[in-house]
Amino acid sequence: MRSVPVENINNIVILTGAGISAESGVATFRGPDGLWEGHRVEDVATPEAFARDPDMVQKFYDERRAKLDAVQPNPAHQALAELDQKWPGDLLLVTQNVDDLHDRAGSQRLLHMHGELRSAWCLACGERSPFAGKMALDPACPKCDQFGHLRPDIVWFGEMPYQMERIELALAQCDLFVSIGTSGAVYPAAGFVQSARHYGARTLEMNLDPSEGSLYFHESRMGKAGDLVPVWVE
Ligand SMILES: CC(C)NC(=O)[C@H](Cc1c[nH]c2ccccc12)NC(=O)[C@H](CCCC/N=C(/NCCC(=O)O)S[C@H]1O[C@H](COP(=O)(O)OP(=O)(O)OC[C@H]2O[C@@H](n3cnc4c(N)ncnc43)[C@H](O)[C@@H]2O)[C@@H](O)[C@H]1O)NC(=O)OCc1ccccc1
Repeated sequence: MRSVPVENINNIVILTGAGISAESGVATFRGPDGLWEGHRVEDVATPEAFARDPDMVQKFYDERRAKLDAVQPNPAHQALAELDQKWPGDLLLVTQNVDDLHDRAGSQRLLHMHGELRSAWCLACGERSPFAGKMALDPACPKCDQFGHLRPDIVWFGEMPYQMERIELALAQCDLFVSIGTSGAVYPAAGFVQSARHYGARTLEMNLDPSEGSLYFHESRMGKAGDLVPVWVE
């Protein structure tokens, strides 16, 4: 399948993972002292874990939410926000990250496929609301005022990621698929490069280390996102 020469790239899909926020001081998942270091994934990021020990899970996400106040977007986030402002064609930035650094950098055409730390989901009224503070304190739902029904607005393992239809449509129409700072270990995100290639897109990876999907990329640039992404956007 011939991939698209650089000059006529109109529609871009960009996928980011924990690696793009590493230089801002946000822990990655699988790196040394990664998030999963202290916790078994299934103990904190599954609906079963939440049913079993909601307080432990709430505290895990309250901790990560509180840490957001101490971190800032880095040059990689800022470069993607600039690209979003100036790119005339279609562009969709799909992030697996639940931090708000892309949002704070100014990215607009942005989709959090695994949810957001700064959002609460009320299981009583079904509404989602912006949320700051500690959910372990059982606060009332900002929409229905009922207590004790809030859960983190996060996609846990075994749960369907958000806006998959919109993502699949963008992958089918993109000319260029770019992956930044992800290990390619978690599906369905890890399968996006193959979908994009299937539809004839050119594929580029920028990562500190080779990822599980590196062989599927036309081009892989190894290094820090904070160095590689601003150069790529220029
Ligand atoms: C472990 C894995 C094998 N398991 C899965 O993939 C499962 C099961 C599964 C589904 N399909 C499969 C097919 C095969 C095998 C398994 C499955 N997937 C699911 O359960 C998904 C839901 C998965 C989402 C779970 N929630 C997350 N996050 C929110 C929670 C939270 O944050 O607490 S996943 C979470 O882990 C993943 C972590 O990966 P990365 O972000 O890549 O981070 P990591 O630390 O691994 O790597 C960092 C990378 O950055 C690089 N790096 C580091 N520093 C830098 C730097 N400075 N610059 C550049 N790069 C850098 C490093 O080299 C490294 O490569 C992210 O997705 C992140 O969001 N749901 C689902 O399948 O539902 C049904 C379904 C789906 C579709 C259609 C119908 C039904």
